[in-house]
Amino acid sequence: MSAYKVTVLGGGAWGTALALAMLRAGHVVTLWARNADSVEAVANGQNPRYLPGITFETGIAATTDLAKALTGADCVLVVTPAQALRSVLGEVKPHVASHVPLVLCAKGIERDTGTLLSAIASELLPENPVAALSGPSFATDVARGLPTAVVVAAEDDERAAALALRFSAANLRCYSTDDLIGVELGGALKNIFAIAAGAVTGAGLGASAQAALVTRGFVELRRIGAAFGARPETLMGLSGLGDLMLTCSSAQSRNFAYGVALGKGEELSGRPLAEGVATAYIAARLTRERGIEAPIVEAVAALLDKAITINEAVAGLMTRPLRAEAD
Ligand SMILES: NC(=O)C1=CN([C@@H]2O[C@H](COP(=O)(O)OP(=O)(O)OC[C@H]3O[C@@H](n4cnc5c(N)ncnc54)[C@H](O)[C@@H]3O)[C@@H](O)[C@H]2O)C=CC1
Ligand SMILES: O=C(CO)COP(=O)(O)O
Repeated sequence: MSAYKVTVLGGGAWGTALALAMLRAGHVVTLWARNADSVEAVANGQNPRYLPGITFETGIAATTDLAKALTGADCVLVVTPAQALRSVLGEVKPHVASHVPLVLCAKGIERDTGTLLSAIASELLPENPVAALSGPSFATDVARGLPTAVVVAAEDDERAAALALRFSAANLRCYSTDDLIGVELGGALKNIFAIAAGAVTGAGLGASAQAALVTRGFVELRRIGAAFGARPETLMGLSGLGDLMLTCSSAQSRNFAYGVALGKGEELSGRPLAEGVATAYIAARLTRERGIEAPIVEAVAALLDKAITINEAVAGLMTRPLRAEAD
């Protein structure tokens, strides 16, 4: 069998970690990054800007030349931030063959339009099969070769299963599903609740508040997911509950850390990427437009907008009309 060629787009933390995971799964891996320093560093077994302190094996062919990176690719993992997806795919389009699957690995929703990432890919490259990879997986853990499990989603379940088989390795267990929307929504929305959980910690509201917030956040995640056609079992799985648990409980999460700074009233500009900021804004708009009850999403969006204080957010959530838990 000829070698399977995987091209990874994005030289940040997750792009580098996934390139390593693909290398460890036995594939021929090319990583494209726009930054020449990152390319040189990755080729030498480091990415000090995005994965500081981690040294890894060499073997990834890294380049700043997008056309070269995409030549002969059997599969493309797109690992740039969600808000950059449209422009990155626009650049990719002339260089990628139409049968090549695009595996979307970012977690977000387009801020200006509310479009899911898979819909952006289908709009720009309608011939290419689209998949998503998501689940509880800090880049640093995966780069270090620590074990985790994720899910690969595609509308065609055989394609999802085939990709999951390709991507799995000793320390990366890939499940599969045909619920692409469910996987995308879980991954995007959990970041909003991670910001909320971080804010609760930052404001010193206690472990009980934290658990209550995350639980009610999960109710919201399922409510929003259901309205968009996600299957409940997907939201209960790795890309929903699994990733929610991870990012709402660890300071390693950039979204959680952003929330901590928010809760402490610290300066927020110049922090590492926190996808939940853009997602909170658009999710609040979408839920409002569709009449979906999402008070935590609303509160996070208002906090980020500086329209309310953390105390007002808490008071707003605590004084909502009482109701049955299952409603
Ligand atoms: N870091 C992590 O643990 C995980 C991250 N993700 C998701 O992966 C996505 C990427 O995150 P990270 O790699 O962690 O972010 P990062 O901030 O570490 O790296 C982002 C990379 O994308 C590049 N980039 C930004 N805009 C670009 C553009 N327009 N064109 C080309 N390259 C561009 C940057 O130069 C950088 O190399 C996010 O959606 C994130 O939610 C998913 C799972 C784990
Ligand atoms: O999605 C992640 C882990 O699964 C990474 O979360 P952060 O982007 O909050 O660091």
